[in-house]
Amino acid sequence: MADTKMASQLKHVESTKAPLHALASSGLALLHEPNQNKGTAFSRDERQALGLEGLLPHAVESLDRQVERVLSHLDTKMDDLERYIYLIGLEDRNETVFYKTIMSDPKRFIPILYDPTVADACLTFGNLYRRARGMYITRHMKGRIAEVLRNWPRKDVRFICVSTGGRILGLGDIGANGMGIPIGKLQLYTACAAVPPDCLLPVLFDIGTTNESLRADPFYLGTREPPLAEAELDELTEEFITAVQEVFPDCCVHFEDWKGTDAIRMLDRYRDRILTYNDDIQGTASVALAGIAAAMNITGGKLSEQRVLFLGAGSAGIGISKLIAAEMQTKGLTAEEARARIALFDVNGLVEASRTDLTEAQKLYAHKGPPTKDFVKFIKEFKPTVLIGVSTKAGAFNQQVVEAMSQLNERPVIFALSNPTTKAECTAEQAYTWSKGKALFAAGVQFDDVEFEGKIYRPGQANNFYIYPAIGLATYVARPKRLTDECFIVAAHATADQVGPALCAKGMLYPSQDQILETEVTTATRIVEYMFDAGLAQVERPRDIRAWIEGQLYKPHY
Ligand SMILES: NC(=O)C1=CN([C@@H]2O[C@H](COP(=O)(O)OP(=O)(O)OC[C@H]3O[C@@H](n4cnc5c(N)ncnc54)[C@H](O)[C@@H]3O)[C@@H](O)[C@H]2O)C=CC1
Ligand SMILES: CC(=O)C(=O)O
Ligand SMILES: [Mg+2]
Repeated sequence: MADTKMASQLKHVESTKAPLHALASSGLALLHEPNQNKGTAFSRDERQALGLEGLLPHAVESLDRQVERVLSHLDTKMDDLERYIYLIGLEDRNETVFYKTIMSDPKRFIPILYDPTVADACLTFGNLYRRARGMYITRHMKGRIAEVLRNWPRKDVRFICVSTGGRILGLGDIGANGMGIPIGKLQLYTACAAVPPDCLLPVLFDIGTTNESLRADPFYLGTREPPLAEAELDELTEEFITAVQEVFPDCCVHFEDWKGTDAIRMLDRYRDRILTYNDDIQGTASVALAGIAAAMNITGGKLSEQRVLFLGAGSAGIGISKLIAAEMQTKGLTAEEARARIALFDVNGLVEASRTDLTEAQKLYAHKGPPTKDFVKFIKEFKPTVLIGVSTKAGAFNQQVVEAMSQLNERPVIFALSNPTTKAECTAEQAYTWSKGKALFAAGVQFDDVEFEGKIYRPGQANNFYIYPAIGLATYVARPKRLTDECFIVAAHATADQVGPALCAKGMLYPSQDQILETEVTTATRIVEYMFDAGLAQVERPRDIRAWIEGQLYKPHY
């Protein structure tokens, strides 16, 4: 009886709603279309022509005035997570104002939309969820993934950033909460490299999660199942990749934050078959190589003479090792000589030949020496010149580690790449203090400048956002068949070459973030030149590549 009453009430509510087709053609619908909405910037003529009269306050404002209002709203927020929530809401309302705001001050907004604030946004994704963005693919769509992808309203999708949520930053497996990462990564394609936003599609490949507390969380929005077994995951991924090829034939698949072993396996499987890359493997490798190359410009050392020690031997550690070894080979070392200059530790100690738990990718870098878990002792034996943390182990570069590096090297290169801030292997302050100012330091996040004994030290941010937006822009314009490791080596050198003498003199290893668009367009230009030279590009080579790229950049204006 109660059910019947409720049904008749619902029917009444429905019957008072405007029919959907009427809404779709009304001016009000336009105000809810973020990529068409101008809000208070609609002119009087537009308001009349589009049925907007009376739906907006009287004032007609400029885009700049709208941005000023956003900035004043942001000033009232308590913290960066509140600012993140506000900005995502703004993107839902008016994409132009959103990008105009972000691109007006990238140095300020990158840490809010992306690392480290995006980590907090992911951890609370189910709680702060407001509105759908991107697509969710689950095992329940098996056999129908192409049909599901056709629900996306835009046809010319050029980039999908896809994550399983299996390893989000250094936070581990957070399943569907990881959606903040594909969203944030793609926002930076536009914010840092002016790739048009309407060709970008964030995808959460919801395969389940090992995270039992999330599965028990009433606000969790993903499938509440353990992750698919490897064979089933591979099968579902194969269907997804095939469906993407069918529905969005010009699309590049950007893999991001999958569990490390899945990441390496998928890249090996698809890199020669489709247009794809893995940012954690290749983008991270490129940004690390860029930082080392910039450090060599400061020390006068040669990359081929470095010895590189990693803490962490997962997708990032293996990816960086591979690119450094490839670069050393271009300087005359054999593959074996190059790999001998690299050593990795993981959660079980030194990656060495007698271990039975190594993956094929790790075996290539297995050290010849005896097993050990003593990191500091190994530093003294191996004598690394470069130390890279990709372990998710906060504080692992303790005072003993930094001091050991500083005793061995006049300018030890120390990169604490694990994200977010709470996972960094050491802080900038620790690196400079314990090394007595000798360290050439960078981290995955931007640490503040450090004053030590009256001198200011400026830490770098070794984060793949210096690379992947430029790779995206190059791919957007040149439509390459494939993305090769060489593209990422070119990107690394292009980035390092933009750290001029003035920045080197301050010990800086990366270009300034104030000019990130200029930086990434310069990097993209070098990548595109390489794509044409290597026969990867599939469009006609223009006479002036830089001008041609600039002509295709997204500009946030009405
Ligand atoms: N700055 C940047 O641009 C990037 C940073 N990263 C960061 O690197 C970290 C690792 O990422 P992936 O390699 O993709 O993850 P992964 O899960 O593939 O590998 C993690 C590695 O760390 C090792 N490890 C875990 N605990 C350890 C401990 N206590 N001591 C020593 N080793 C330990 C594991 O054995 C494994 O080899 C994450 O925090 C991620 O945020 C990753 C990509 C880009
Ligand atoms: C930056 C990034 O891609 C990561 O930490 O996974
Ligand atoms: Mg990542």
